[in-house]
Amino acid sequence: MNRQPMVAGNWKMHGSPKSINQLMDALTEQDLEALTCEVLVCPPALFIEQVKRLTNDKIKVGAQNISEHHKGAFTGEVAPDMIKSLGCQHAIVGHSERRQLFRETNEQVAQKVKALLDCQLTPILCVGETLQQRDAEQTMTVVIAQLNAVLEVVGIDAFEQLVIAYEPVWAIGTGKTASPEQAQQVHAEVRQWLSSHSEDVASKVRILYGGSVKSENAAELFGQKDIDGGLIGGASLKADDFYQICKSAG
Ligand SMILES: O=C(CO)COP(=O)(O)O
Repeated sequence: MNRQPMVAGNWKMHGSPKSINQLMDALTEQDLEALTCEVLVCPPALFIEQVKRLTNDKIKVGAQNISEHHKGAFTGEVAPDMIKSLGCQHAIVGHSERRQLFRETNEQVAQKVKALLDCQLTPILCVGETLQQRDAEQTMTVVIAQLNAVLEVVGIDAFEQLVIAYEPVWAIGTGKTASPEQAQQVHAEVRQWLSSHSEDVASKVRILYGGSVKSENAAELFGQKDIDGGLIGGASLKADDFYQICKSAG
């Protein structure tokens, strides 16, 4: 099964109208036709519309988070249909920063996945362990619990609509990338888990790696059998770096 690689930029809480204009100008100036991977950028929700206006067909725009609710008295939240109405097809859910800083539980993340699927949107489901959990050899226990919570709510067939992003918490924003072998091992085990439920789904789902991906290490990571691209934080804010990373993915 040939899976089209994907590179997604998670801009996190960065950017201003001016800096976003500059970043999008610099990105759209690159030779995007030379890229064969799917390219996505996820700005802060407030700037989605601006980025949509500045982008072209080659760079899709997604959200960093959405509510598990479709509407109602949820001050400060953004519903899946709202991002869809701006032309987005993707949203990141379960990022470790949401899980750790905003105490999102596996169950809540699963409801967010469901809310996106209800609206025919593609969730980019983040999973990953902390350093403490890795040191205690709990990596797969943690990752599989995160996946199982989603499985219970949406069922295995729905995983075909998902992108999974493995982001070891200890590698996020730290400059400490997982080695290609470390990342590949977890990716292979995630695919094995999918396979134990459906081989067909396992062969189709893209599993991205995230955590200190840079232009210098992207090619080696993306060269691994079960790594289908990346979810990029810091380096996605620099047009040249992000473009080079996209090139490494094909
Ligand atoms: O959290 C990340 C992407 O979602 C990774 O961030 P960095 O690439 O800055 O480590």
